[in-house]
Amino acid sequence: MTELFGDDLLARPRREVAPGAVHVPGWLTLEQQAWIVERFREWAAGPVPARAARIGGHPMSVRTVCLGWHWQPYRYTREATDVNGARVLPLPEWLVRLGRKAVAEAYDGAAAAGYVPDAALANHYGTIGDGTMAKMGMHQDKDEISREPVVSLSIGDTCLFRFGNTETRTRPYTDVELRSGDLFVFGGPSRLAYHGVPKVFPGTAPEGCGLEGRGRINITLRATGLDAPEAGEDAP
Ligand SMILES: O=C(O)CCC(=O)C(=O)O
Ligand SMILES: [Fe+2]
Repeated sequence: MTELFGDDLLARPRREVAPGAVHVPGWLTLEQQAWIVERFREWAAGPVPARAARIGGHPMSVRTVCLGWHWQPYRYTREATDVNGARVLPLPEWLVRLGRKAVAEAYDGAAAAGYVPDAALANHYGTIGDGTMAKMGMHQDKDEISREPVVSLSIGDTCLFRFGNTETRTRPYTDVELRSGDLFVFGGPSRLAYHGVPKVFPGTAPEGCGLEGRGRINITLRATGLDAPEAGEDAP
């Protein structure tokens, strides 16, 4: 009941975690979250199924499905050459608009006006083989040529999100709890900051978010800075 009226947000004010890195708790409504979870299910069904990307021969514990451009360590391609060779789905217009609204919310309208993300990475953190939850090690998002901000949306179980600095994987960093519906935007001086997800807390998804008992979804929107093909032209 208290969550129904957003009372939890009193204790979780929006916060600039580092210069250019803004956490906006409770940005998506439960209805929006549940709708996005349904879309995620559609994306994960193909043409390129959600898969664990391999880094240095080892599969990541999260499963990822990409839109617009397919990400594989450490590049973007239109076809998922490390999965089944199929072309990824286009980035839907509603996600582009949502990304722009997110940047307006985190920064201002001027920053948002020119923001045109062209790729989304949708990660699912589920239970892995040993019964624990998937996680993600400290890394930089640096396979994009553009340095436009990254927009991150979280749905489902709460996680511990570690947001660090641009120099090292280690301290100083700030630990932030990302809950279902939270927005996190990092750009400007924080665009290349190391970050990761050391822990997901199972069973913490709010009722009605569409993912109860099934882990966590995180969607990041990015501007790759790669060439947009002309309409009808084959992508490189
Ligand atoms: O799951 C998250 O909150 C972060 C995901 C992330 O860092 C990434 O996909 O590069
Ligand atoms: Fe990342």
